[in-house]
Amino acid sequence: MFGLIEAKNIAFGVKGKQILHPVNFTTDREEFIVILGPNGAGKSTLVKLLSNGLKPGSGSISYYGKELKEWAPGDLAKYRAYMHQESMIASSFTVREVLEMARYRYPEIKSQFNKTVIEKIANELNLLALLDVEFNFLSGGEKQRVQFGRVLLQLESEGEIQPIKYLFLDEPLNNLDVRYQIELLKHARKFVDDKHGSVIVVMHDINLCYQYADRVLLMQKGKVIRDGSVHEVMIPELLSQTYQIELEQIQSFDGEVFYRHLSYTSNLLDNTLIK
Ligand SMILES: Nc1ncnc2c1ncn2[C@@H]1O[C@H](COP(=O)(O)OP(=O)(O)OP(=O)(O)O)[C@@H](O)[C@H]1O
Repeated sequence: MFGLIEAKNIAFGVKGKQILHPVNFTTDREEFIVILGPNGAGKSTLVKLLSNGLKPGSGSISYYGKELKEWAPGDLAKYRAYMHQESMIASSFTVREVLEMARYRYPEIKSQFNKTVIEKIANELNLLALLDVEFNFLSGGEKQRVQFGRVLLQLESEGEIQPIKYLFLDEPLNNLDVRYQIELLKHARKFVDDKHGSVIVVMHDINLCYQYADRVLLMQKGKVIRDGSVHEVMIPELLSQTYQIELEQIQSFDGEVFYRHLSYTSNLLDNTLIK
């Protein structure tokens, strides 16, 4: 069976600097995938390449067996949405207009279905009171919630049978307070559990990653150094080496697992675990 997203040997460089070394990536089911790794590891670059925000220097990417370059942008927009780190909108649109723009690819833009889904998502993300406010006047966290609503809305469509869709989120927890961090992750988890599709998210919080991920891609220096379940990837020694900080995994009496920092280390750990 072919992967629903299949990336073969994708690599990216700028002016002779290799930013992403060749990566193979396949996903063929609904899964919550976290891309984890230190600053500058290449996480955003990988997400941009996989979501068609950036063209690979070499290698190829296909969705549902069809190469990305063969997709019409309007069609692709219905199957994958990308929430990037920067939250700027050039003109003075209201929140409602920003959300309506997410429905641009659906010809029935002013239809009852569009109105219903906008109200539903705005309600679920606690945005109803902000609908008539200008987007650029919102706080950082409010903007993040609107942007999350925008990508969810981009993928909403009518019909009983839906293909697996892809939600790419680059550091969506930035600026969110703890309540909204959890709410966003629960929403994203529900997107996967309700079989709408897969979430591929860049995030830095290793404890939240452990709680929510089905699969983790651990990156370092432009390479994916481990790809597997949380149990296969989130090994304290491997994380400690990757981040150059000593981390230990604690299991509470009721079985809850979390990571904590022991003490700062730079060259204390050997590198034998990194494959
Ligand atoms: N267009 C570009 N030109 C030059 N260097 C770039 C470009 N894009 C990315 N880089 C560099 O490539 C490296 C990887 O960047 P990337 O944004 O993918 O990292 P990241 O893992 O997402 O980092 P962070 O956790 O800090 O957001 C960084 O050193 C960055 O400066």
